Amino acid sequence: EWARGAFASGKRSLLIFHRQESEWELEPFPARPCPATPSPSPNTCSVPVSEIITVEETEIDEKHYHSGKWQKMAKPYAFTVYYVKRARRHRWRCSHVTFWCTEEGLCNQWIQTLKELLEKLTCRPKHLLVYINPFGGKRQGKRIYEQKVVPLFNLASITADVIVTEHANHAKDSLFEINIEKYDGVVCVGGDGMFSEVLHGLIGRTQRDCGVDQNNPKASLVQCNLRIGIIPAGSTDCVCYATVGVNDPVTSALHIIIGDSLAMDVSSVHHNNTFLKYSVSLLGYGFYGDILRDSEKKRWMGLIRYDLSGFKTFLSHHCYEGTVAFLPAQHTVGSPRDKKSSFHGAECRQKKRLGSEEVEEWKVIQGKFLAINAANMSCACPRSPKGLSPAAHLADGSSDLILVRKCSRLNFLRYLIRHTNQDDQFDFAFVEVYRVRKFQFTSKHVDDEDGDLKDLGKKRFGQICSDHPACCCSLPNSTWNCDGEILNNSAIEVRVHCQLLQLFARGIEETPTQEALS
Ligand SMILES: CCCCCCCCCCCCC/C=C/[C@@H](O)[C@H](COP(=O)(O)O)NC(=O)CCCCCCCCCCCCCCC
Ligand SMILES: Nc1ncnc2c1ncn2[C@@H]1O[C@H](COP(=O)(O)OP(=O)(O)O)[C@@H](O)[C@H]1O
Ligand SMILES: [Ca+2]
Repeated sequence: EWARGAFASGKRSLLIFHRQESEWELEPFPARPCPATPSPSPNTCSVPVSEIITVEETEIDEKHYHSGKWQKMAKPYAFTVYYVKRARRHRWRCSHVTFWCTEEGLCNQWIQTLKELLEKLTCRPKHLLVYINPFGGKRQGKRIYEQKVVPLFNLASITADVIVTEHANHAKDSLFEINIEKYDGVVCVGGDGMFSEVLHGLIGRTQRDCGVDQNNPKASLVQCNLRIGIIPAGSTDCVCYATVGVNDPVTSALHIIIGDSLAMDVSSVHHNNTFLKYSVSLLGYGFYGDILRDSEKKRWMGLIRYDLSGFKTFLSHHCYEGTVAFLPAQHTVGSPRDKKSSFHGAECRQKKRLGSEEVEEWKVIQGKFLAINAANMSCACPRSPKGLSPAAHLADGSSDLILVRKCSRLNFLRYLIRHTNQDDQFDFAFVEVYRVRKFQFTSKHVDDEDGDLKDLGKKRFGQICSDHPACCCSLPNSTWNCDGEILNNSAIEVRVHCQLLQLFARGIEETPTQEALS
């Protein structure tokens, strides 16, 4: 009637025979070999060592000891195993189980062995640099870190140097100065904008240290040594949602502790041989650019600003004239129209190179567009759980370029609604999608060098449009939304850098039901 625990060191997994709720007895170790195939009883649970957070000796308190149950045991010894438990919808939680036995030596032997196994997991971070944006999202960054993340980091014996940012670009600038050698990774607590800052700091620092000129659009960038962990505390949290499957701080903290790595592509954005920004999620012109520009004025409103600006931008229904030139990604497997919106993580799914003679053929498309979106990853977020491009690969060296041509408001609304249901958002005559390695955009109205003139022009157009709220005018220029930051130039040149960055994340796990369904 006692629960039994058995231990498998060969397969690096701990088998826990769970017969009674919180009471456990240990099998002598290593005297008895553990059964190769444990009977799949509903009470059996198996925890891979890689998912054990920590093992601790457990003090048995007097009350417990004297309460009838333990009378028949001599003085009991115990240890507790903290491990990752799967909850609903990709959530991870910290769970624990305590093992009891009467032999002190046996108990210590278990603790020792488990600790040794955990020490072999060299991928786990020990010392982290943490940046908190106290003003991201609902302004809960600090509280989220202190209440949800610190206890777990303490449990896992992870130490951290914490910097609460005092102004925009604080995190980015500090990454250029700080001695980053002593850290195993950088954690950002905030939204996509905060992640973008940390990424710019880290990539920029790496290129500076290696003597690579970021302004050269042809330069091959050097991969970063440090991994980044994201604790979601922003407004959209799309990078977190699209790499972990949910925007949940506890889940993300556990992904960081476990120490898996997830490679991801980064796009560089240039204008006239000048570096502007990097992008990892959405680079959007037209609709998403206009939403962002309008929403920045409403930052005080919090999360709802995107919905209001979205509604307003939807009604204004502006389209923009320009030329998109792109280099199709011939090296990748699959297409943006693939039905299965499965997660494509670390594996770089590339076809064999055809050799250096492979000709690069640019495709050019001219027209009037409501939106031009380049998605480096699915861009799944709570608003759109399958994302802007559900089949986009995270780490294949390509980006999905989505062109939404001028169409009626009703059609555009139908297109938007399909981001929220199971229907194919690319199945419209006015929507095209291409998997690309590089692209360029030039607006019909080239950027005006004279800022004053440009502002004047904008004001004039703005006036006309607010006079005719129902019109579908073609405005001269929109702005690019680069991972939630506004770019000042409309003419840009974009290149995808395959797996430039690594995250602390396992990726989105397929749930058994999904597997059964597919
Ligand atoms: C009718 C409902 C249509 C819903 C369509 C939803 C599609 C949403 C796809 C969102 C992709 C987001 C990609 C990520 C962007 C972020 O990098 C970036 C920065 O995030 P951060 O603030 O956390 O730093 N976030 C953003 O740029 C925000 C994008 C927000 C998009 C909101 C769209 C709302 C659309 C509402 C249309 C309403 C039409 C109503 C007609 C009656
Ligand atoms: N202390 C600070 N004060 C003001 N702005 C900051 C601060 N720290 C970071 N930022 C900036 O805030 C912006 C938005 O941050 P983010 O965490 O993405 O929140 P949200 O998801 O709500 O947009 C980022 O561009 C970042 O550079
Ligand atoms: Ca990609």
